[in-house]
Amino acid sequence: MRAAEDSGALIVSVDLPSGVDADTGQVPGDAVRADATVTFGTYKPGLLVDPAREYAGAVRLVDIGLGGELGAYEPELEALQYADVQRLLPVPGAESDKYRRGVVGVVAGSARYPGAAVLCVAGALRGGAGAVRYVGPAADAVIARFPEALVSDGPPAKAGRVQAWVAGPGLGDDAGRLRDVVDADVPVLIDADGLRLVDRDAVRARTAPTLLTPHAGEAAALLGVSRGEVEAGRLDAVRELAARYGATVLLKGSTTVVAEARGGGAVRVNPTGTSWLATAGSGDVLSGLAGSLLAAGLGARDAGAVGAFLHGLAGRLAAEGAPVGAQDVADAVPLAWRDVGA
Ligand SMILES: NC(=O)C1=CN([C@@H]2O[C@H](COP(=O)(O)OP(=O)(O)OC[C@H]3O[C@@H](n4cnc5c(N)ncnc54)[C@H](OP(=O)(O)O)[C@@H]3O)[C@@H](O)[C@H]2O)[C@@H](O)CC1
Ligand SMILES: Nc1ncnc2c1ncn2[C@@H]1O[C@H](COP(=O)(O)OP(=O)(O)O)[C@@H](O)[C@H]1O
Repeated sequence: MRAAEDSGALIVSVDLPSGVDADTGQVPGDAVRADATVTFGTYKPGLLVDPAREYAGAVRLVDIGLGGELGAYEPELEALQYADVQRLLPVPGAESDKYRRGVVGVVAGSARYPGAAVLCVAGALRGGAGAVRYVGPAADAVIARFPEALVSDGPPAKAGRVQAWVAGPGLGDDAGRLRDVVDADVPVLIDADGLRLVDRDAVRARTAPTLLTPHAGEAAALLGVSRGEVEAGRLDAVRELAARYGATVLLKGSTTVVAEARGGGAVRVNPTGTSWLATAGSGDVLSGLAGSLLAAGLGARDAGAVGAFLHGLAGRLAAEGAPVGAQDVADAVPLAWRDVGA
């Protein structure tokens, strides 16, 4: 392996780079860093999930006629394509009104982090819900940027009806508001500080869908392992969290993966991300966006996967190879939506 790398020659891997784990995306020891990989029949998890994905370089799939055979197996991993996402986008019908489109509630922000509330609402306004209710102490900041948001600063239960809640970005230690949301009988997305505050048994006891959206550091804290362990084994980590919390889990990062509640079924891997998304607040935009898709009627796994797909695409369209901020990503979500819907 070292001789090949030291030679400076172009390296093309056949099927998978030597040393990466085909089934998990893990890289247990030395592995070849290829410039390109030609793979056969179907993509393997090791070609789609970091850290292994990075070793494959540009990947080309060659059809070797396995179509019929592959259909007999349940995949362990799925990557939504444009046509899949297009089918799932919630488009208002001729007879829709703002309530029929779904209302999303956002419980986010604090005196310390008012910006997280603004960014979460920015995402929520672009996710297909007909209205966004913001509840919390950053109402002035939210309304200054988005007069279309419906704001209040009392308990979430008194804010008016919603079809889904998003709770956590920049929330600080406001456990009371979080508890109200977890107790509500509608789909709930929990992110950031909400993940630190939430009670696992309360999540497990919920009957409406729950979507947890940790980054690797938050997932590590929930699992009681190191951040490095989560990043080295994303598929194991996301399945384990989904099983422990009885919730759908979207694990963010260089590869974003979504596991179904209780860890069953195929894990969705997002194909659209870009490392330009590694900027403060872009996760807050994602949680608003995915929560809005929940309110518009998507199931938790679809809301997570479609949200990540649009968010990744928005990041690419906003960045075009240059640094961008989280607001730019939110502003580009309609471009991503049009790109998928076209
Ligand atoms: N605009 C807004 O209002 C925004 C508000 N936001 C809100 O902020 C809150 C906290 O969320 P978060 O994800 O940033 O923190 P968290 O999971 O605790 O991880 C902290 C880890 O990072 C590390 N670390 C820190 N600095 C570092 C450095 N320079 N270089 C390297 N490492 C560094 C630090 O390491 P340590 O200092 O402990 O060694 C620790 O491990 C949350 O409410 C979120 O919603 C964000 O969404 C952003 C936009
Ligand atoms: N290297 C990367 N490649 C692709 N996407 C990334 C990368 N790093 C971060 N992201 C994405 O950027 C967002 C960051 O969210 P998060 O970690 O919650 O930050 P914040 O709390 O500042 O909003 C997530 O959607 C994550 O998937």
